[in-house]
Amino acid sequence: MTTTHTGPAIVTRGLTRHFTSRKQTVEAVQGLDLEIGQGELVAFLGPNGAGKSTTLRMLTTLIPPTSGTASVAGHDVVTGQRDVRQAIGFVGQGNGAGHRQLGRDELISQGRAHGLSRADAHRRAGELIADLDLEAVADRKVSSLSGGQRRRLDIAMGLVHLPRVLFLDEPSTGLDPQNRINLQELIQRLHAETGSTVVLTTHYLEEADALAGRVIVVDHGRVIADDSAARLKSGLGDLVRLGFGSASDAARAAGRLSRVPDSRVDTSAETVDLRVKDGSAMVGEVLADLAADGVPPTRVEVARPTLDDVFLDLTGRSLRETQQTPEPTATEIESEVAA
Ligand SMILES: Nc1ncnc2c1ncn2[C@@H]1O[C@H](COP(=O)(O)OP(=O)(O)OP(=O)(O)O)[C@@H](O)[C@H]1O
Repeated sequence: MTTTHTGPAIVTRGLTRHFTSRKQTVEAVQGLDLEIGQGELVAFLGPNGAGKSTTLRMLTTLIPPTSGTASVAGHDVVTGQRDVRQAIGFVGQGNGAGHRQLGRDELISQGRAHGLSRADAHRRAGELIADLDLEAVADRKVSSLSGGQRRRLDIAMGLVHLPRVLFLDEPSTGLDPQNRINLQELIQRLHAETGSTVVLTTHYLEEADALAGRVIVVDHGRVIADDSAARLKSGLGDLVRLGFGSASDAARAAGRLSRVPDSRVDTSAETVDLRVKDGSAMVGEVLADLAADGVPPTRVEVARPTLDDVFLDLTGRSLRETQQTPEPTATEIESEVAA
């Protein structure tokens, strides 16, 4: 791996991409300002149509920005397209490997295409086949592999030339839960072993939470949060959900709870949600106060915040709900090949 570039792995300034679809302009990515350091493992999280793939496609030089700039491994994605491509690995949503080839041959060809010598390409293919647990299937035709095996082969294809920056677009989509977990472990291990910068997109909250040191939440083409999953969640605070016998009791309790310092109270019918920094520590005091005021709750739950709660707080929508209503696929597709 060449390590001449010492600055951030990725820098974007005002990165913007519009599409024209049925004479309407779709503002897929709107003025992204990002800095991603070398060796970070970052997840782009957001609902369908948020602009995750479009961002990745610009960073991997597949489409040019409408305006703004981006550099990857020190090279501009427009003026240094060739250098960017040398420095990165990209695993897109489809399968990259040719279906009638043998998996091992695909890997060797990919290595050769990236300038490895024949011997190095063979050695590297062998290493990846072992690392990605593909030994049993590497000498079979790609078309005969299962979805999970194919995804692992795709990842091997993205890694064959030891990229400094690896982009994975929804790597676990279409995999069953077990394969998804296997793949997550694999990404973590590869990241730890190679020290490459890894940027992945995902719909899966659990995946972003489990994998990434940093979570960038995007919606409508903009960054709406950028932090570690732990800090995003702790910033929101725990949820103490209290149920009451009637809406009037809930309203009285909400009045009392609005005096709890550094808290937020939301009432809905017979339920009051109290957001506080440390729910478990607070709940005893809260229950005692409510009992003293004659409105003891009939039900109490304390929950740690999830990333979905963070998303709901930021956007007013649940990321889970937004997954039920995917964006319609663009019908008029612009040319995706950078000029
Ligand atoms: N080639 C295109 N032509 C027209 N519109 C497009 C094109 N590609 C993407 N879009 C639109 O740009 C917006 C962002 O799409 P993008 O694929 O980046 O979102 P995403 O966050 O990756 O979504 P998903 O999770 O569904 O993959 C959407 O409204 C999409 O319909």
